[in-house]
Amino acid sequence: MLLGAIADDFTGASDLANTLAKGGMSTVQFSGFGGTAPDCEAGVVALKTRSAPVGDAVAQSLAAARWLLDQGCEQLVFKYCSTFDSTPQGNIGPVAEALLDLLGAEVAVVCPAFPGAGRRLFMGHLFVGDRLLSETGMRHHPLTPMTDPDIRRWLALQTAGDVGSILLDTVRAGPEAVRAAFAAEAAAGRRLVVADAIADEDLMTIGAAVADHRLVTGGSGIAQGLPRNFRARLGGPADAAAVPAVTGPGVVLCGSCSTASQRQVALYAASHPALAVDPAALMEGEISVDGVADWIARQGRRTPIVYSTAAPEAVADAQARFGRAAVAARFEDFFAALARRLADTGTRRIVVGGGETSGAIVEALELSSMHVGREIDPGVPVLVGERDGPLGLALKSGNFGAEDFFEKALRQVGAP
Ligand SMILES: Nc1ncnc2c1ncn2[C@@H]1O[C@H](COP(=O)(O)OP(=O)(O)OP(=O)(O)O)[C@@H](O)[C@H]1O
Ligand SMILES: O=C(O)[C@@H](O)C(=O)CO
Repeated sequence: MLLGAIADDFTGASDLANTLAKGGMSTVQFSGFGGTAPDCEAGVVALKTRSAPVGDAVAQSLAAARWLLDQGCEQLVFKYCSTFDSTPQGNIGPVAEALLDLLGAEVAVVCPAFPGAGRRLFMGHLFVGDRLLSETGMRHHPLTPMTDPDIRRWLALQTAGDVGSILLDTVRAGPEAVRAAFAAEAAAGRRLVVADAIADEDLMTIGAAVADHRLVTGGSGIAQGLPRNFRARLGGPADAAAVPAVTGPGVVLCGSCSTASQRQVALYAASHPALAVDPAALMEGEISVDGVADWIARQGRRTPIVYSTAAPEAVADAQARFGRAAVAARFEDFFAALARRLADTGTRRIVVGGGETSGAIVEALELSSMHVGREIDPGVPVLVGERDGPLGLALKSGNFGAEDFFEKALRQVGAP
């Protein structure tokens, strides 16, 4: 394994794995680590640390980093969200500083930009589409409200050291200029350096400039320029289609309430059997995994969807009534147990909406590693794990995917 990555959530991990696989690296996604990894050129460890207490996030990230180094990795990537989801306490700054210390590294880039998904960094400020980050729905995120679009200022709240900056003019001057700028920031004692990028070509320039850095941090975009640094040692173009073939019944499980998921659920439900899980019914024990599994079995080959996706007012209502953490945990447990039951009774294709929901499901399925296949929509690849034969998954980050994502994902994950 040449390149090792630590992602702070599960859909983020598959977003990054997708970028590395597209760049020609044979890539495996791990949920958990230990022992010797299967043969691959890039390994991505999925953690669930985005909103964990700072100390836990640091400890888990360091443990994952040590394991990746033991597998022979020469460079580590710390992947966080392209909307820089974090609080004034962390977890991006503390994890990045702890990884720098572990690696004995002088400097690392900080770049959440992902132009393909509309996330651009200009003058240290993060935009989503044509809006500053703090003027989007991210301002009201339930766990990590992003109220300041200046990533340098926001990160400085989280770090012990000062934060550096490389602006677009320097990036456009090419890799040599960027290398010199990193060296100048490091010499001034600024170890975390926020770099502007508004287009894929900027990410390629930064990727070339950080070829000899031990640590790289960012959204999945920052990984676009990394595979080519290893080109001479790669085994040839990885054939993403070479993941094991998957055949069998499918299901869509959506626990994401994002705007994109709402549209995707509505479109899919218009032409497939659909079951909305009501929070009150779930909390009061009127809905059971057995009951829903029976309902799914009765749909035959019509590939149903089960979802908790609801409008913001309905989510707020359920949270006020039962408590935010309690509802979230109950839904995650429900989807996890349902996925496990379905996989045990023949389902082979599972398409999931939502990062937390995906984490709960993959853990319940005990898939310690998954091969990364072709991209379904930007940032979402086909994944194939092993559980009594090949089991195909797609883990969709809340805001990712075209409106017809679920239908398309089921088709690409495998055959009925
Ligand atoms: N109807 C609902 N009411 C309250 N909470 C819900 C409801 N449906 C789902 N949830 C909870 O909301 C959370 C949704 O998070 P999840 O990460 O799965 O989706 P997301 O935030 O849209 O995706 P991402 O993290 O990839 O952006 C989960 O913890 C889920 O259990
Ligand atoms: O970077 C992103 O936007 C995604 O990979 C993600 O992390 C969403 O949870």
